[in-house]
Amino acid sequence: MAGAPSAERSGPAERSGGRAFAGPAPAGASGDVIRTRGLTKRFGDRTAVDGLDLVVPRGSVFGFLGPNGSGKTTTIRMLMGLIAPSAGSASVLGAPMPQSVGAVLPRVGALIEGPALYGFLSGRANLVRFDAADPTADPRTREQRVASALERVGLSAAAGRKARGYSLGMKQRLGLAAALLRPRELLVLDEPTNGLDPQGMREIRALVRELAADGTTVFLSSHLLDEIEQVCTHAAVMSRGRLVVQGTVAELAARAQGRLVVRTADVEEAVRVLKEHGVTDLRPADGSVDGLPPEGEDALPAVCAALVGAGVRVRGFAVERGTLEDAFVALTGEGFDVAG
Ligand SMILES: Nc1ncnc2c1ncn2[C@@H]1O[C@H](COP(=O)(O)OP(=O)(O)OP(=O)(O)O)[C@@H](O)[C@H]1O
Repeated sequence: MAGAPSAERSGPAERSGGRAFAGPAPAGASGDVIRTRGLTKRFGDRTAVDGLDLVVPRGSVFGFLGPNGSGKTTTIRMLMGLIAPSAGSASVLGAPMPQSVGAVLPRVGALIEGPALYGFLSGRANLVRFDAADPTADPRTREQRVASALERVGLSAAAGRKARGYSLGMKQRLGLAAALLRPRELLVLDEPTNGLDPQGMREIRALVRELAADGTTVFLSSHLLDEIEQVCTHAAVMSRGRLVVQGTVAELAARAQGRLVVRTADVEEAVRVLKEHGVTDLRPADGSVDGLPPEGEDALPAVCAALVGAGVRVRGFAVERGTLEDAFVALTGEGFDVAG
């Protein structure tokens, strides 16, 4: 559902345990759009969200990243005032939630669990329905609002077609259009590209970038690391209900140690020399080998010289930038379970 997010959540899989990695959120400027302190949600004896300190700066595209079941949706539901926390506090647009739901939600566009659309109605008629459900929306300017929301998400040409004939990507865009019927300071999107084909994903990501360029803060959850790297300025990483780390995407990726990649036809000999010179986690492949380089400024030239000295025909020698995935693995000691 767009605009007013749905409260229902189905079929959760059991997860438990967890480790703390993140310190308390830094004292932030008043411009933070979302801020939580020790936010916790327990379902019976299961802790879905555990002491979350989250800070989402105004103007950011904030990626809320974590494997399935790590607590992202539960957090979003608390932020939107759909469920009350068991402990801790949350503020959205400067007001406490859930106490300020009535004042805050009109300023927030939300797309949670996919939009609730009537398939037998056209895209345009669906938006008219959403708009009419908003008691503050002036009926005299409805047509204009709907047209500009359709335009915004690139659905003007398809607006007259029945929604059931829309691709998933088009349905998501229509949901976003519904969330954009009025100006929003914050957009909250729960897994907005889930289930979409690559084209649909590209469409939604492009739209998110455009909205952000216009000054809307976008908070989006995802279990896809590359999605976060592609569209987000900031990210927080969740694992088993706890915040592992948060910061700018560049900072997070910088925490990951880059890998040394040696391109050569003499892989076997290269592995031997690299091992001797402190390169660890070696992964030989066809025509190359990579591994974690030893620390220290002088280490790399020495490794290179040793390879050449041993007669290894070095075609390439480079340290590749660490990715968010490397950072996640380094921080949690776990693989990033994309499939959930
Ligand atoms: N209503 C509920 N009752 C009981 N347990 C729940 C409920 N909602 C969520 N959980 C549990 O809380 C934990 C976190 O679930 P949540 O849906 O927030 O994770 P998620 O990161 O959003 O995962 P997904 O990507 O699968 O939606 C899971 O262990 C889940 O089983």
